[in-house]
Amino acid sequence: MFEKMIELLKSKQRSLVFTEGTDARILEAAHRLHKEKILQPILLGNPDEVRAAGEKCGFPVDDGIEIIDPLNYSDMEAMVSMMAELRKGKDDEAACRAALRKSNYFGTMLVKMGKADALLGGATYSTADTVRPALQIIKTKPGNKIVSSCFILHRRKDDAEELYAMADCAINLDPNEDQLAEIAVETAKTARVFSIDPRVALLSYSTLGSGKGESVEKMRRAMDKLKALNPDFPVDGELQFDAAFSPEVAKTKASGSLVAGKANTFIFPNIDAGNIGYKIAQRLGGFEAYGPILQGLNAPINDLSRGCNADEVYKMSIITAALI
Ligand SMILES: CC(C)(COP(=O)(O)OP(=O)(O)OC[C@H]1O[C@@H](n2cnc3c(N)ncnc32)[C@H](O)[C@@H]1OP(=O)(O)O)[C@@H](O)C(=O)NCCC(=O)NCCS
Ligand SMILES: CC(=O)OP(=O)(O)O
Repeated sequence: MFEKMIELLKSKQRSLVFTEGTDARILEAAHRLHKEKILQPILLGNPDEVRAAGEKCGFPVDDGIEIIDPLNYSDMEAMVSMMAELRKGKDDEAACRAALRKSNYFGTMLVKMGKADALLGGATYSTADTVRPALQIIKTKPGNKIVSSCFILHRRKDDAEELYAMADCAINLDPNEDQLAEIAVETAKTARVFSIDPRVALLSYSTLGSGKGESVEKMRRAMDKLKALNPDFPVDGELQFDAAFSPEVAKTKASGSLVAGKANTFIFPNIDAGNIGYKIAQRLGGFEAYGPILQGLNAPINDLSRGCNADEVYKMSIITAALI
């Protein structure tokens, strides 16, 4: 799954900023990425502390890996002015200067200034604190109204590979029907990057009218919005997860649906369902979970779960730097 991305990255030698330069999982992933010549890691933090953390966890910071200290950065004045200009009317210069002492804002500005190609954070920062600087500074891509996120779930069973996309499990708390339609379109695009031919289910506790309630209505309205957009992928909803996923259940609950029983791209009604849903697949289902992969953001910046391991950091680094 990662071979093509790795091949591309080896030829590009892109730089990737890690906001948590003293975290053992980050240090292990950075060590591996650098040793395998996949990309150029930039670790943020006090250089002595970053090096000491590297020694302590057994992944010493190699020569050639750049360490940048936000509290001792030669180009800080230019960075402050640029951020103050971008945040005009919202945050003054003093607020920007204070924000840039923190590696989440500092790293985001390194990407904005073109001094780094991409950023990965969230090993210790919460999703909100990782993503907010990007929402404020980087903004949405032209044509997108919101930034959303997607998880790719991957499991090997015997010789077969199972791959699914799930959204939005991390950013938008209670998306409305227009936002759900945008999330579905963006998630179908992300799914294709991972060789998933998207068959999209708009999930609910109801299947095609079997239950009643405001969130059921919302998913039905999202379905209407999506149909009006004439998407280039099959979509159906509202569907319960069993009807969306199981061919047997689909026969009873949604016979005739082009998606029921074979969905591989799942759109949740809200972040509670999405975040809980992907973590159940990960922890009970034995899936590897890559994400949250941000969609609709105007630069390659991604988040990690604080529960991630070093291998997930390594793979999310590859995804982040490859999807430029
Ligand atoms: C993403 C999130 C942090 C934004 O919340 P927030 O910072 O309180 O949001 P605000 O309304 O103050 O907006 C801050 C900025 O982000 C922008 N923004 C907020 N949500 C956005 C979205 N989905 N897409 C694009 N921009 C967005 C706002 O327009 C605003 O920009 P501005 O400062 O230039 O005006 C919030 O939605 C959140 O906490 N999501 C859940 C994160 C989480 O806990 N996930 C579970 C674990 S993965
Ligand atoms: C994506 C996610 O759930 O992040 P965290 O586990 O850090 O809250």
